[in-house]
Amino acid sequence: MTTKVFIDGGHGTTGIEIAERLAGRPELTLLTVPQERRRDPGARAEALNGADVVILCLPDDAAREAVALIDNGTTRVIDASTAHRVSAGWTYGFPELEPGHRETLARSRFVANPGCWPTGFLALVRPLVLGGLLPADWPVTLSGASGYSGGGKAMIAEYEGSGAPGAFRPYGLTLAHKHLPEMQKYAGLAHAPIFAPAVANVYRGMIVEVPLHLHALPGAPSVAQVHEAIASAYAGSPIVRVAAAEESAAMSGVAIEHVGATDRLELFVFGNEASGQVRLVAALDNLGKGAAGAAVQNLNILAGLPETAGLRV
Ligand SMILES: NC(=O)C1=CN([C@@H]2O[C@H](COP(=O)(O)OP(=O)(O)OC[C@H]3O[C@@H](n4cnc5c(N)ncnc54)[C@H](OP(=O)(O)O)[C@@H]3O)[C@@H](O)[C@H]2O)C=CC1
Ligand SMILES: CC(=O)N[C@@H](CCC(=O)OP(=O)(O)O)C(=O)O
Repeated sequence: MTTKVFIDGGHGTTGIEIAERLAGRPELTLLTVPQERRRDPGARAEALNGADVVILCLPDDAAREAVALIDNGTTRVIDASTAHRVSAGWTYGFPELEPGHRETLARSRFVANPGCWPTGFLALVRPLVLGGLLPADWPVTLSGASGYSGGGKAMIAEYEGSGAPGAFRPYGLTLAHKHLPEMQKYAGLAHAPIFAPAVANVYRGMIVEVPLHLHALPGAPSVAQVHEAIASAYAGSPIVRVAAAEESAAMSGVAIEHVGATDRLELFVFGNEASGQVRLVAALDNLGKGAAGAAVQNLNILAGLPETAGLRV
């Protein structure tokens, strides 16, 4: 028996990427609605209720509406939007979050796929909080750059239309970005981090950076201790790779294109033991592990299939 999957919002940027990863997989049956009826609640309700697993690739309000259209007690939901990421009754879809989380996910009916920025941030910071190296009440800052596909069809049109709004453009200037609640909650921090994102004039790719003054932390952990905490959290992962200390030491930079159009997440600890400072860096594809790759990974986990099936790793 195959698992029936419906992608609501399947004609959008993330939905198309997910469909590409599901194509040609005999263990799955993809339910579709005709393109001209993609916003028709009747057609959507039929597909939503006919599927074993639905993946919502919609704006937040439409994602809430899709959940309300499900009137059976069995269809499982993976929501790629921001609508349910800190909601009661939903499991955060980052299997690597902490030991045991993957097993919780596998039993869940409602899964909230993480935002692209939180994916890089949490991968770097969560192991340090769990390991006691970073106190929960520490004031944390992150910055980074995203490809413009991160803003969906509207931002793609803006950048590929009559003139891109800039080669490198900091945004989120009210310090109230929609990803802050999930970053704070799942990192286990007492305060929201300061988040300084930017959009770069490239289609896809993402760099997330967390600088830390290790000398000011309780116990003044070394760069090597920080590296060990992060590396051990993802040992053996087919998706998350932590560069060895020697590899990072030999690098002169990390490009936003570092992982290309893949579902990998690569982490780096660049540090200076003498100054007691580190720059933690995550490189990913906003459309890969930042969206579609994570959704397909979660689908595999929910359906009891090999976790990397269909992924670009
Ligand atoms: N792009 C990215 O890197 C990431 C995106 N996400 C999230 O994934 C979700 C989808 O984003 P993205 O693919 O970028 O967005 P797009 O704007 O590219 O696509 C959104 C899709 O939703 C459809 N849609 C909008 N309103 C409705 C509605 N009322 N009923 C049915 N369909 C509707 C659109 O239809 P139409 O074709 O008619 O416009 C479109 O196909 C968003 O919540 C986004 O925040 C999450 C992580 C990363
Ligand atoms: C470049 C850009 O604008 N990126 C989007 C995030 C993309 C993403 O992760 O989407 P959701 O959290 O909405 O699912 C932003 O910062 O709002």
